[in-house]
Amino acid sequence: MLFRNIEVGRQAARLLTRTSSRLAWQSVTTSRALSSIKQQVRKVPSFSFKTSTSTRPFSFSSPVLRPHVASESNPMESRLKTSKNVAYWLIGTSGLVFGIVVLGGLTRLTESGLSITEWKPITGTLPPMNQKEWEEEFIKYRESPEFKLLNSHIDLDEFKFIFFMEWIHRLWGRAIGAVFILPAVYFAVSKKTSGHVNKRLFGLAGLLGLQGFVGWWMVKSGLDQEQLDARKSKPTVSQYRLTTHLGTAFFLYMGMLWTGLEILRECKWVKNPVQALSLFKKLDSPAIGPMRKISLGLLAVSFLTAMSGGMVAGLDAGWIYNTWPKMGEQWFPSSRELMDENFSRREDKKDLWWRNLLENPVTVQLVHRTCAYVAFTSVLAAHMYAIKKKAVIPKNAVTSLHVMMGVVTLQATLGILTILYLVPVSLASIHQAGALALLTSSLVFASQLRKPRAPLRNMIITLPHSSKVTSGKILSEASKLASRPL
Ligand code: HEM
Repeated sequence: MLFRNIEVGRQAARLLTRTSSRLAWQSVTTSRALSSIKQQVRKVPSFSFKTSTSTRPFSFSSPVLRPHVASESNPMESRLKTSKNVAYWLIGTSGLVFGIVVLGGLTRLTESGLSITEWKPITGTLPPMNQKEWEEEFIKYRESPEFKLLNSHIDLDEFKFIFFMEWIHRLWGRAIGAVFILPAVYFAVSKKTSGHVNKRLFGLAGLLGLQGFVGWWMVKSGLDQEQLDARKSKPTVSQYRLTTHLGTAFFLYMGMLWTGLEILRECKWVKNPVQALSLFKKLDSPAIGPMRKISLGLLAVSFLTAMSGGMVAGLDAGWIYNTWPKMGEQWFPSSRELMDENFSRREDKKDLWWRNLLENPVTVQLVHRTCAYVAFTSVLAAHMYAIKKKAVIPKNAVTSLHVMMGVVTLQATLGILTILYLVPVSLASIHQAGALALLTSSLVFASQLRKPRAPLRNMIITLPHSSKVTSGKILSEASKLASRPL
């Protein structure tokens, strides 16, 4: 490395000497420039060669003094680095997933989700186009348990509203499929993505396909009379399937956002390796270890709280106990109510606990309240801890935690208002969006504390980025000298 630095200096010195002699300004300028070079060369950090990339021999034909173009300058870098456009596209697509989750909530809250009784991935793209087709669609709906038991009063115009809600939801899902798959193929084929990102895109594509299936699997649970009888339920979808659908959507959202943020971070590091190395030093410090674990814990708690909220929504458990902080007259419902034997399906009652925890609306609401209190307290504690440890945590991560504190407070307040006002569509829908906002802030916070991937770190350390910055400065100094009037 020392040799490399000396060579960089020598090469730059030669260049400067040539420039300055051409300008007939040798004595003063050269000594000034050379002292600047000496300073610059001293500034180049001396790294040890740890990886296979380090064996790349350094030569004068190396791109050290050339402007930095990833693909041209270094094949290793182009293999590891992904284009920034991929990050923007992934973050934009995660925004579409955010939108469809909110729309899905609205579809459920307006009780529109069971209006389309078939799943036709291709032909279902178009809605009924004329009166005859609308009549046919309405006949199919009239056969469904939801119409027979709950909606027998609705006419064709009312049917059109619930149909459109569900149709837009499904169309949006198809649009996300197209907006994701087509560019993913383009980016992968045109080598704008690293192998690491390609694997992620492949996984996300699988998750997207799975999301479609889970959506239909969920809808089917509300259309099939046998399943409704087995659950002793009115015509609504199973809370398990609704929560699975919500969970896979959240995973998809988090996967896209996480990958997009990771690419942006890595692009920033490649562009400014000196800054990256000082950040790596901070991230490597053992003092930040506990905060990193806490950030993952907060992500898990936010996700679990959201899933328990999905169970509340699936069972319409927000309608029971519309008081806060107490549940009715008491702080907790009675144990008889919480562990109701009617929910057990086995003679030996061995399923009493888990059935009540997942199927009894009273218990499910208490579970969600408890998860929310745990989430709020954990964020508060982490926030206080971060303020104490401010010096060792990157500045942007501290800002994210401030944001997270604000979001969790807002989200808990929205949940309480949803309960107090008997689950109005507007509040319940904003509460659902708030869950995604909380997840976003915890994900951003956790991603900011992640250590860099080993291959990327090694590339940044071992390839001539640092000297590139130095030599870039030398070059700019040389060109400044050259442009000075005699
Ligand atoms: C940190 C906190 C919280 C998170 C992350 C969260 C998350 C969620 C989520 C994801 C849903 C499902 C929405 C849907 O699928 O439509 C939900 C529903 C619900 N949450 Fe929360 N929640 C939180 C706090 C609270 C609190 C403190 C309460 C009340 C004390 C509450 C009451 C409700 C109710 C009543 C529903 C059902 C609304 C519906 O039927 O659409 N939540 N929550």
